[in-house]
Amino acid sequence: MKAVHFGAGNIGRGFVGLLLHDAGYEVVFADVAEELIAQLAAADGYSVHEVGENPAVRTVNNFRAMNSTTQEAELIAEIATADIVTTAVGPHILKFVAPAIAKGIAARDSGLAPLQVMACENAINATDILAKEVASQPGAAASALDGKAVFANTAVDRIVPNQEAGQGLDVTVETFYEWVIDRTAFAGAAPAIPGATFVDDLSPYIERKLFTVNTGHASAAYFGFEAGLEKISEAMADQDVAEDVRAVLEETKQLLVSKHGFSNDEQEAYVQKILVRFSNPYLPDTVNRVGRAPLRKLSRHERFIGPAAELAERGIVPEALLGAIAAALRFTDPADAEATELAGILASSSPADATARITGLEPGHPLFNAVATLVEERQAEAAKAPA
Ligand SMILES: NC(=O)c1ccc[n+]([C@@H]2O[C@H](COP(=O)([O-])OP(=O)(O)OC[C@H]3O[C@@H](n4cnc5c(N)ncnc54)[C@H](O)[C@@H]3O)[C@@H](O)[C@H]2O)c1
Ligand SMILES: O=P(O)(O)OC[C@@H](O)[C@@H](O)[C@H](O)[C@H](O)CO
Repeated sequence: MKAVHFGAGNIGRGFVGLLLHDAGYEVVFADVAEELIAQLAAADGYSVHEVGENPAVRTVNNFRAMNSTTQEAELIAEIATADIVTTAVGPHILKFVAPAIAKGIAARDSGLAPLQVMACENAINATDILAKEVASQPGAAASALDGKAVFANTAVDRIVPNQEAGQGLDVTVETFYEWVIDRTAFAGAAPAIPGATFVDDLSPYIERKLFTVNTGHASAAYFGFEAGLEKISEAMADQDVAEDVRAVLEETKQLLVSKHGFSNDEQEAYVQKILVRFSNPYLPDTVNRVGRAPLRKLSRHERFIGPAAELAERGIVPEALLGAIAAALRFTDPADAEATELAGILASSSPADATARITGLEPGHPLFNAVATLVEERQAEAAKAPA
C-alpha cells in the first residue's frame, strides 16, 4: 500500500505520516523545502517523541521523499499508482498541490481502485476546497475524475510545535491525537487506518475541533502575545490569560451545544481536556506559531468570526470572542507575512473597509459594528504608537 503525502512539516511527519506508516503504508513525502527533502531522502527513519503524560518514542520508516515542484513527473507517476493522497501544507497552499494531484489521477489505470484523497488542514471541509481545485485544472473536467478518485473531508488534531534546531527529522508532539474522517465518501471501501475514527457526519466534529481547540489555542496565543509571553504553556499559566481563554471557550461551548446537540457535560469535558493540552509544559510551542497567519484566522468561516457571527445571529453578544478578536488585531510578527499585511490593511483603510476586508463580514451583519469598533480602536492605538 502506498500513500503520497504533501507537506513533510510538523503535522506531516509527526502525525499523518506516522499514522499512515503505522497503518502499513509506504509514505512518499512531497515537499518544496529542498533541505528537508534531501534529509528525508537520505534517512532510513525518524523518531516521533510523544511528550506529556505517558511519553513514548515511535519510529517511522519505509518512506521516500521528493520535490513536488522539480520532480513533478515522478510525483505524478507515484500518485497514479498510490492508494491514498493526503496533504498537510496549509489551506492556502492547496491550490498549488492540486495540479500534480489532477495529473496523477488522470494518469491512473482505470482498473485501479479510486485514489483516496484527504486534506488534513485546519479548515472546515478542506478536502472540498482541494477537490474543487483539482477539478478545475485544465484537462481535468470533473467527469474525467469520476470513478478514479474519492475525496473525504477530515478533522485532524494533534499539537505539533515548530521543531527545535538540531533535531534533524525527529519530531516532538503531544501524546494526544485524533483523526476523524468522513466515511460516506468511500462508498463502503474506507481505508484501514487504525489510528483514525470514521464517522457518517463529520460537520459536528470538524466544527467542534476548529471552534474549541483552535479558537482556544489562538486565543491563548493572542492574549499571551499581548501579555508579552513567548510560550503557549506560559500563557496558560498566566491567570488572566487562562481566564480569558476559558471565557472564549464558554461562548463556543454555548454555540456547539445548541447547534450540534453535544451535551453540556460532554463539551465541558472536551474543553477541560484541551486546557490541559495547551498547558503541557513539555511542548515547546510558541504564541508566534499558534498565532501565525492572523488574516486566515480572522477570516469569515474560521475560528473567531465563524462562531462569533453565529452567536450574533442568535442574538448573543460574544463578548469574550470579541476580546480575542481585539487581541488578534494587535498581533505583530515581522516574520509573518499575514501579520504585516494585516497591519497594512489597518493602516490604509477606513474601519468599515478594514473590517470587511479582514473578516469578510457584510456591513449589515449583526457582528459587523462590534468588530468595526475594535478595528477603529486598534487603528487609533497604532496611530499613536511611536514609528
Ligand atoms: N502543527 C499542528 O499542530 C497542526 C495540527 C493540526 C493541523 N495542522 C494543519 O496542518 C497544516 C500544516 O501545518 P504544519 O504545522 O505542519 O506546518 P509546517 O509549516 O510545519 O508544514 C507545512 C509543510 O508544507 C510544505 N509545503 C509548502 N508548500 C508546499 C507545496 N506546494 N507542496 C508540498 N509541500 C509544501 C512546507 O515546506 C512545510 O514542510 C496546516 O493546515 C495546519 O493548520 C497543524
Ligand atoms: O495550524 P493553524 O495555524 O491553523 O493553527 C495553529 C494551531 O492552533 C494548530 O496548529 C494546532 O496546534 C492544531 O490544530 C492542534 O490540532
